[in-house]
Amino acid sequence: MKIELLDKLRQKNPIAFNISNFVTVQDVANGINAIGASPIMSEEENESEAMVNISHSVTVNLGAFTEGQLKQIAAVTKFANQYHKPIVLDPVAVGAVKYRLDRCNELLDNVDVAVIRGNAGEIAALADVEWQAKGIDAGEGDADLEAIAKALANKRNCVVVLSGKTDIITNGQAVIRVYNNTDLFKLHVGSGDMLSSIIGTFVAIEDDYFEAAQVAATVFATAGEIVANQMQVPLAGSFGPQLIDELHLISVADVEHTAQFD
Ligand SMILES: Nc1ncnc2c1ncn2[C@@H]1O[C@H](COP(=O)(O)OP(=O)(O)OP(=O)(O)O)[C@@H](O)[C@H]1O
Ligand SMILES: Cc1ncsc1CCO
Ligand SMILES: [Mg+2]
Repeated sequence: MKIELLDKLRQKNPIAFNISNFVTVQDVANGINAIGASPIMSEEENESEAMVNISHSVTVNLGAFTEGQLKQIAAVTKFANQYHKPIVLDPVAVGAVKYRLDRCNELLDNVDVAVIRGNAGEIAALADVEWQAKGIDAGEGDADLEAIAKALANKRNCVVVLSGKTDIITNGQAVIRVYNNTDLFKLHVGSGDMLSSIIGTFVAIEDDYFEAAQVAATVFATAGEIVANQMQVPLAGSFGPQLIDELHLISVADVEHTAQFD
């Protein structure tokens, strides 16, 4: 794995355009900034082309969209394909709300995305596999997670990151697993949104999106583990800010020393 992409990211400081959600937008912006990219957010359809033009990648988070934003998302993603800017898609709660699943599938029918990052419930829904999602959370199911992730990657011709205790990353053929050694991520709403946006920063500087997604997931998992190891008592409220601090501090050597993947 090319962990040294972390240094390249900081050198290039790419502009990462995010259509975010109102719940976690600040953590997402600060996470992007901390790791070494430059976040920009917009909800205005009229500036879609200009925003895509100045950006190096586009991350679309479907966490809390309105009908008006669907038009903006359609415009932004069309321009992103036209100007060859990679798109990362976060299909929040598509496993729990059919309206979301339908809108998300319409989007995927119309644009090419580089990476889809979701939890098991979201990836299962997009792959048409039976699963009991629970709101924004993964929920329960007994389908084979690697098989679901591969099926979606092949269906949509993209890289899929299925996050969970073990992150499963696939281009439809090869699979890489990243092991998370802290469950504090689950106590922080928006960990998943942050991960998707961090993937957005790496696809901005690396054309091999499979490699970019692996490095992003590995750096993120390691940052969380370092924070968990430093906390005397595991606390949900302070995990988020410390995670942002660690995304700022973390080095290639830290990741190489701590990360677990195969
Ligand atoms: N059971 C778990 N143990 C350890 N880490 C986990 C676990 N589940 C998820 N994670 C990690 O938490 C982060 C968020 O992944 P998750 O699958 O919870 O996304 P999500 O459901 O979209 O989250 P959110 O809704 O909070 O944005 C990822 O970095 C993932 O690796
Ligand atoms: C809680 C919540 N509701 C819609 S989006 C969001 C943040 C996690 O994506
Ligand atoms: Mg999510």
